[in-house]
Amino acid sequence: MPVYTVSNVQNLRICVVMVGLPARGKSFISQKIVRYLSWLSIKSKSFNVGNYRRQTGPPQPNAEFFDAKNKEAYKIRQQAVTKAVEDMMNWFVAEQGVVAILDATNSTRERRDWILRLCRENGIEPMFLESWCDDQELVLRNITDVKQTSPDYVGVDPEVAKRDFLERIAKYEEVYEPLDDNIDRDLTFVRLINVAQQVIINKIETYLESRVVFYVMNLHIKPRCIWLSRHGESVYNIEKKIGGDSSLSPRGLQYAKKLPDLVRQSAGDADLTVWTSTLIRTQETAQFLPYKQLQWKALDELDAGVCDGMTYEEIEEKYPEDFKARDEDKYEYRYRGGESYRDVVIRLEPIIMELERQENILIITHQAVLRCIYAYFMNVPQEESPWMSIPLHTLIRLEPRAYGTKVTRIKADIPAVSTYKEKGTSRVGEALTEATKSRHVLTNPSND
Ligand SMILES: Nc1ncnc2c1ncn2[C@@H]1O[C@H](COP(=O)(O)OP(=O)(O)OP(=O)(O)O)[C@@H](O)[C@H]1O
Repeated sequence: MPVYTVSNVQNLRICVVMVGLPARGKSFISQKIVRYLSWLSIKSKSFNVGNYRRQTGPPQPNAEFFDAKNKEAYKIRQQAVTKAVEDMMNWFVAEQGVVAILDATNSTRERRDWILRLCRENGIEPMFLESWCDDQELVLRNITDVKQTSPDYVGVDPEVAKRDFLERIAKYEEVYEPLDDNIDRDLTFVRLINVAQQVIINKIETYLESRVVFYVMNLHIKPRCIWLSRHGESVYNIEKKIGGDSSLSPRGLQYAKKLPDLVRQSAGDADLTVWTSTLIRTQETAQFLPYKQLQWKALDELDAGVCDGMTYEEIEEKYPEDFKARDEDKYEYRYRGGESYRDVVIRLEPIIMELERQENILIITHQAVLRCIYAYFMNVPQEESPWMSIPLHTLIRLEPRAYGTKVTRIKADIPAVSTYKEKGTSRVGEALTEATKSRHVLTNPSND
């Protein structure tokens, strides 16, 4: 049985139908929604019609291909969307999907009516999400950012690609019918105008739809970075105890003193805001940073309940069944009187929402919390995220990009104990076996 963190009592299935001219951020928004909902354990998937079209159509079509009067090409494009919709409908059934995103221009009312009909026939709630943008500079930036390097233009001179893409947009403009407050008043829709300068919402009826709306309203596309760090080594870390509210060890304090330099090296003169938990070790780590600081209860470490203050060896001895159960399903296991990783994700949701709204933030928090935040940005699956190794005395820089996040790790070069516990043992330490190495080391294809 799938478990939902957001109420899905009515067994809702939603199809978010993207609407918008090319280079309006539809794929960007689709991928972000999928990442956000998946992080919340809501089964979601995006179906990009462009990818389907590339499978059957010409590999590098020019703008003429997107002319609505081009009958031959129209047939290929229609086949692509039909196949995407067919796969989407099958996915709802086979995978018990909850939110599918049909990522295409869906630029005419005729096309949207067709999707609407199919959704209704299949008991799926359609929700239209239009990204409308008349900021030509932004559109040009988007083209440079992602379109010139799209598979449609491999090996094509960037200037030629840009001109062709502008022509492609013009072809779509000839037939484009934006959502209309009056004509479409019976539909469930959201219109994002010039990113989220203005947001129009219409007939949002379910809780899940309203969550999606709230999320997309908070997105921005200004360049920014997020820095993550665990607190410096603490007294409890040295004693191999979990939880508690201990102070930093002498080496942890050394890290705190070095942190302002590390941050400056990475952030330059950018004005950051530092977020810490309410626990002593994160505040001591942040004490020398010359930036505004905010404490969040939500950033406190995973609550180990009755095991708080114990070593893993003690837990294994005193609560052997719990110890085993946690190893078997670390994401779902909830400490007696404490929390599971799933619980932490739920309480971190406002943090993620605020992170989406903000620009440059440095978060100093704890191992489990950091794993959950990292998992959101890096799309790490739930079965892997609790096993990621996030060493002490390391600053992580995340740079959100159009379709992913770039990670850079900056080591402070100050020794610290390892608090990593491998599956099946109560010992802590980074003695990784080959079998588990790839699973839990913080990795990412775009790592520096
Ligand atoms: N709401 C928005 N309005 C305009 N641009 C946006 C918006 N959201 C994201 N972007 C920008 O759009 C770019 C990504 O474009 P994307 O590929 O998602 O466009 P698209 O609408 O899916 O285009 P296409 O129809 O060609 O597939 C990124 O550079 C991103 O910063």
